[in-house]
Parts: sequence; C-alpha cells; structure tokens
Amino acid sequence: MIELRGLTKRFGDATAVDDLTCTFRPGVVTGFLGPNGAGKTTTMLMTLGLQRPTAGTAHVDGRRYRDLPVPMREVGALLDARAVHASRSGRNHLLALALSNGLPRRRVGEVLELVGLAAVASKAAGTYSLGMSQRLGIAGALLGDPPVLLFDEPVNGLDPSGIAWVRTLMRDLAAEGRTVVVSSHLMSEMEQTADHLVVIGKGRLIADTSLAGFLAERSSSEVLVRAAGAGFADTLRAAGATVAEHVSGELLVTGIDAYAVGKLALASGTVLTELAPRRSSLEEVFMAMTAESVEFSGGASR
Ligand SMILES: Nc1ncnc2c1ncn2[C@@H]1O[C@H](COP(=O)(O)OP(=O)(O)OP(=O)(O)O)[C@@H](O)[C@H]1O
Repeated sequence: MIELRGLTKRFGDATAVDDLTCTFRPGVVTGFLGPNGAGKTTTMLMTLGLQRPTAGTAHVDGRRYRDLPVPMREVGALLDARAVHASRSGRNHLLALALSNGLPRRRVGEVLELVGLAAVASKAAGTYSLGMSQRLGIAGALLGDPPVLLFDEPVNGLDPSGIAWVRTLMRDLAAEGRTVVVSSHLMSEMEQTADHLVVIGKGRLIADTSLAGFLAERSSSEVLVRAAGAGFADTLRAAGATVAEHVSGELLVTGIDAYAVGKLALASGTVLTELAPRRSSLEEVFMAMTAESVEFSGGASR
C-alpha cells in the first residue's frame, strides 16, 4: 500500500505537487492519470525517495522509502526505461541491480524469463529497441518480488502484442495481491487495465474512484440513431430530445434513451437502420475533466 498525506513539492515559485492525500491500495491496478506536467512523475519520485517533499509524507507499507531495510523487496519501479548502461548486457544490468541490493542471483534468470528477454539477455542493453528496454525496466522492477509496484508509462514504445502482454502482467500482479500503480497517457489502454483511478491536475487531486464509478458519474449517455427517410429528427425533438444531425445522416440523441427512441420509431412507422446507446469513453471524460489543468494547449486548428 502507498499512502500519500499532504504531499507537496515546490520548485521555486512553482508547485508541482500540491497537498496530495490519497492511498494506492493492494489487489487492484490503479491508473495514475493527469495531463502533462500534472505532477505524476514528481509524486512517484518522492514515493521512491528520489526527491524530498517540501511538505507531507509518502509511505510505502507504513514507512518512508529511506527507512525500508531492502527497498527493492518492498517496492519496484519503472521510471525511465532508457536509464541503463548502454554497453552492459541486459543480464548484467539486472545482475548489478540484484547484487547491489542484496537480492539473489537466481532472480535475474527468473525475471528475464518472465519478461521474455531470456534469448537476448547477453546483448548490450544499448542495442535494445524501446519496447525491449521497457521489458528490461519491468524486469528490474520485479527483481525483488516486491508487494508494491510503480510503472511510469510502461507501454510506451510497445507494439500491440507488447501492450496486451503488459496489461495481462499488471492484472496478474494485482490479482496476486500487490499494489500496482500505472501512469499512462493511453486512456483506451487504461480503460482496459485499471480497476481504480487517481486523477491529478496541476498537482492537486481531482478524482480518486473506481474506473466504473468514474465513468458512470461523469460520462454523458447519448444514442446514435440512423433512420431511413427524413423527418425522424423532428419527431425526436417533438418528444423532448436534443438531436445533433451529422452530414453522414447519423443522429446523436440526448435527453431520451434508446428504448424511447425505438418506441417513437414504431409509433411513427420509421425504419431504423441503426440504434446504439453510447457512453463517453475514458478519454472523452478525462479530456473534459482536465481541460482546466493542461499545462500547454495548442490554439484551435485551422
Ligand atoms: N526538477 C524540476 N525543477 C523544476 N520544475 C520541475 C522539476 N521537475 C518537475 N518540474 C515541474 O513540475 C511539474 C510537474 O512535473 P511532472 O514531471 O511531475 O509531471 P507529469 O505529470 O509526470 O508530466 P508528464 O505527463 O509530462 O510526464 C511540471 O510543471 C514540471 O515542469
């Protein structure tokens, strides 16, 4: 478990993390989300004792990182997959990590198998693709078999099969009862991987809730309708619906549900060629929610 209490980090006048209080629980994958510059990495760095909080605390299983006797047995992390000695082989990179952290040599072979790098373990890490480097970083995080895991953008650079592999791994690690925290910009991926979400913006907590609760509370529901012939939009409007008509002939209906649309079609003798309830995706909800907190935004495209 990771417990953040009033966690704050200032760089000069800028506040990167602002009085953050939340708990990352075991047994679930928690998606740690926020727009660029929201403070996710800074929060992870403070949790891992790599940056000192200006105020507040970050505890891993009840203790500060620096008070953990063998930290890699308590918490594993992937922060920057490229942070390896380029000329050292994947195996030797992990061996150096294991030996300098009081972990048994045999774990190196085990984690190499686990991440699918055994066949290339003797190649220099500098020659690895970004996807292979991500796998090596994940192997490093798992070396101490820790109950708490932090992954900063673990699917960055992975191909679709690699992304699916990471998703299964994260879910398996959580199912074993571990605390798994994953930051990612890929909302569609998070929607399939996370059980719980902690969302921050400008260093402050915006949401701490289950994924299902987050979507149910904040997503708008609309009905996508395609009708043969003209005039059905007016029928819907007359029944109190708000209708957006697209040039493709698609009607996006809000204010009444799919059942009511179907009944109106029956009563007016209208043939429907498509009738589909639609909820906002995590990406749409996230964008709407964090619009105020984006650090940089482009102008309207022309
Ligand atoms: N060492 C530093 N010195 C000064 N400012 C910093 C430092 N590290 C981070 N910041 C600033 O703190 C804020 C939070 O940065 P952080 O990297 O934690 O955000 P993030 O949510 O991880 O962003 P991203 O999604 O882009 O990785 C940003 O405005 C960043 O510019």
